[in-house]
Amino acid sequence: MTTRRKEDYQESLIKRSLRYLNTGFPVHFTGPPGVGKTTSALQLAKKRNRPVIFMSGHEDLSTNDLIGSFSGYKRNKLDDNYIHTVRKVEENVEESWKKGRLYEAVEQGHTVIYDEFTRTSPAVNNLFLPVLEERILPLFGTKRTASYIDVHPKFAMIFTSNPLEYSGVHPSQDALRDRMITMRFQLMEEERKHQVLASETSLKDKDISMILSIVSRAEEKKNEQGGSVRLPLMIAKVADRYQMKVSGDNPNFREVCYDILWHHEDDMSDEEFEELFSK
Ligand SMILES: Nc1ncnc2c1ncn2[C@@H]1O[C@H](COP(=O)(O)OP(=O)(O)OP(=O)(O)O)[C@@H](O)[C@H]1O
Repeated sequence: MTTRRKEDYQESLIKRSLRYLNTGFPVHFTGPPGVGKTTSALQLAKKRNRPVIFMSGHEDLSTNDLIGSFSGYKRNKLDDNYIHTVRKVEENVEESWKKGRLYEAVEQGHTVIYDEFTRTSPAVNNLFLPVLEERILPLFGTKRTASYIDVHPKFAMIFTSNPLEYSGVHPSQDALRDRMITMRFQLMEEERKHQVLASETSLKDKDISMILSIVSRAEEKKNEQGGSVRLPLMIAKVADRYQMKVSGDNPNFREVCYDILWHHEDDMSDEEFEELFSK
């Protein structure tokens, strides 16, 4: 495949996803870490020209965080002494309610990115079932008079997740998955990584190729699955920012590679690290 066609692939994925969102279906980007799911979700959300809310899934996320919660009392006191012989004091105490992030988004038709949603417990994520299917947000357990609010017609959701084999992930409920259109992201190929590094830095093509080759050799030595653009992008950004010569002869550049690629004793021996720079 040529570089141009791969660029189209990314654009096409966003274009297709935008169609689904605009028709009222949530989309779900899933795939290994560092392949551009969150970045694509943000690009997609911006295309809708609606306010964007970003939420991250985590173990402690609760329905209160999403719907809202009772946050204490609000006291209003009116002391009317307009006619000095007459004094009227009126006092009102009411419960104050803080809207959750999902409540506001649903009410005002925002675009929600729910990043790494499978890190949240399935019991909490069940709240999204009626939001996505019946287009209502139930307000259970909130002491509100209404039992639900309607979902704004412009409300849209983009989910992202890492598949099950990555740690800290709950198996996502089938019922929820059934309501989303899932787009699978593959490991990033070298050509695609090259494009990302070229778009994010002003490094020359040959320098980018060298960085990519160093990182892929390191991944091989560490028996790691390649395909994430994170590490090469870090190296490229530092080299670009400090105008470093991208070469094994440059001690500054080698240090950057060492800091970014060598994590612990078992990663690589000193000799193996040297081999990363061999021609
Ligand atoms: N198309 C792109 N253009 C510019 N930068 C990108 C692009 N895709 C990814 N990146 C950069 O690569 C890094 C990883 O991307 P991102 O966080 O989107 O991956 P991810 O698949 O969501 O990873 P994770 O599952 O670990 O959250 C980020 O620093 C991001 O800015």
